[in-house]
Amino acid sequence: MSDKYLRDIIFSFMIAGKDTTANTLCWFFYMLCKNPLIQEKVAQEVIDCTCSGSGENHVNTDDILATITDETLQKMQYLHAALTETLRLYPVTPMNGRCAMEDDILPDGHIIKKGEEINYLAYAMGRMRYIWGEDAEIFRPERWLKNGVFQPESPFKFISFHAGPRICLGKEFAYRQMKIFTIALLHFFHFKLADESKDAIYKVTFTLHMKGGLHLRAIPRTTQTNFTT
Ligand code: HEM
Repeated sequence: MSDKYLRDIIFSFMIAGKDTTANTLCWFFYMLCKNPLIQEKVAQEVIDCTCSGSGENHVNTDDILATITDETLQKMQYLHAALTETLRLYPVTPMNGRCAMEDDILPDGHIIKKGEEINYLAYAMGRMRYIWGEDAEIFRPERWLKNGVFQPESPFKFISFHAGPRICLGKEFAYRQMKIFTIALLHFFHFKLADESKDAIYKVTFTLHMKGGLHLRAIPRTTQTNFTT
């Protein structure tokens, strides 16, 4: 392997991995602020799954981060569901496409000619009642759980990481990164929107950005706050 090849691989991982996870986390924290009870359920799981759940009094980030192991991350089924539910409603690649290299016929009988482009809208697919049922537009992590265990869907239905041979190579890594980030923050803080009267709107670039960014208030968990209002 040449140095140039190695450089290009690392560069493509940085491009593919940075804005994707950053934008997803942005929408995730927005969803948690819009759904405070869900935020508390995620936070409770964080507390239960890290050492802090055993009653030990961990006070600094290093202590908490030291408790994050593969086993801990694996236990966090509700967090996994909540991140997946965010990606269903806010797929970071909202629109994607392919060009036919040769004449083809799709499984539904649709004829495609060589050179024709096909696009799919992950953003629209994630909100279709036809695919997700009547509550398609509602943020409900529970839809991914059975008896508390995460139930994956076909990638052709949950298309946010693409599907088939070119499915995202960094999917597991992305969940891992996002879980660690969430644990580090939700263990110490409760979050509220800086302006609760405003709804976020998206700005489509190559990825699904939140227009104007996400402005939050971080409230230390030691402060007495009514988190459910
Ligand atoms: C929430 C996070 C992420 C989402 C939603 C996501 C989504 C996607 C999607 C939709 C594609 C297909 C693009 C296409 O072919 O048109 C893709 C490809 C890819 N992703 Fe991700 N991605 C995420 C995070 C990451 C991370 C963290 C990495 C690596 C560190 C990564 C590495 C890649 C690579 C290398 C490809 C190209 C795979 C190929 O063409 O064979 N992704 N990703």
